[in-house]
Amino acid sequence: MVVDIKSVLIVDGVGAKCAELLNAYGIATTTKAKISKEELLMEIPNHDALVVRSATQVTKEVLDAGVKLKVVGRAGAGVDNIDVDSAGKKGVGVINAPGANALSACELTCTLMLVLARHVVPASTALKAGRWDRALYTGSELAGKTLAILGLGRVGREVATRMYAFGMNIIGFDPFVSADQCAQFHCTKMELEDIWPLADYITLHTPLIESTRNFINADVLKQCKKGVKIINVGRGGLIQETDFLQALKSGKVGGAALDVFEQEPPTDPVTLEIIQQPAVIATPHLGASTKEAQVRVGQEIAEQLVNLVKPGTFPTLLAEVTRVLNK
Ligand SMILES: O=C(O)[C@H](O)COP(=O)(O)O
Repeated sequence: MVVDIKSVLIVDGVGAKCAELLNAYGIATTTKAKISKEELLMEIPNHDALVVRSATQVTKEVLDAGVKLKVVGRAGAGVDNIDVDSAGKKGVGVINAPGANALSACELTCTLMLVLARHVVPASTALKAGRWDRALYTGSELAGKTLAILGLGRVGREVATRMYAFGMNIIGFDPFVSADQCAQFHCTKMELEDIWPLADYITLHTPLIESTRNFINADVLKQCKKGVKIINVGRGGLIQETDFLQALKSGKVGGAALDVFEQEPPTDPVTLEIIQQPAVIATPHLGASTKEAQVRVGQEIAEQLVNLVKPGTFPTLLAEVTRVLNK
């Protein structure tokens, strides 16, 4: 099937590689690093395709305004900012680049775990403020601790391999991954109820769908070890924030590193209070924000769009992505 794509709107700071590649194949592009909802509604009728990261909400209203729109490309993995159902009903295709930023998301997850274990952020902040306090920032080793990985897709597996090298016991859950597959990346598959009491660290890598919304809630937290540490580089909605704030205040959760939030940028008072907790490290959705990942996601989405216009132009796309990730 050939799709007629003459003009692509690229937003959210997608890397220049995307436009360069499309232009090289005769497809015109308009790039707007930041776009308001109003501007998007004005601009979208002029384009056959839209390329976004996670910031732009591709709602039914946007899809309805896109009278020529044929494809929405997500230069990244999660498509929860796109109304996929409405797109389907309108015959607008949704494509993404799920593997292209996995390594970067994995590396940020591992970084946050280490930084959390050794109180790097508060210790550095204190020293910059003139306080030399070694005893206050005594950390704990990761070796010998149990890491629970929830969601064993591309990112979760990469995290397992790396944290195993740090000497952690890796346990995990994913309904779509077998125990034998888990063993290949040093992970023992367990049922969720068996995971909660064992985990010293929990890291979240499931997509945000109805069944995973509020995955970490009061009932789950009750079953966890006191002082459990939680890392979320997945999606904000995976954590029930009111329950989580309570658990942070009571010490049930001993530390958290959060890169994603229910609403971004966060304005909800509960989210803002979570961010301000002393035991919390927070970053502004930086999982995929590396030079390398942004080149890859932009390129992969552009290649997929070119393939829709000229089928077979990039026949080795998946092989290429796999090669890059395994390098
Ligand atoms: O879903 C993703 O791919 C990541 O959360 C990255 O999102 P971003 O492209 O907005 O950085």
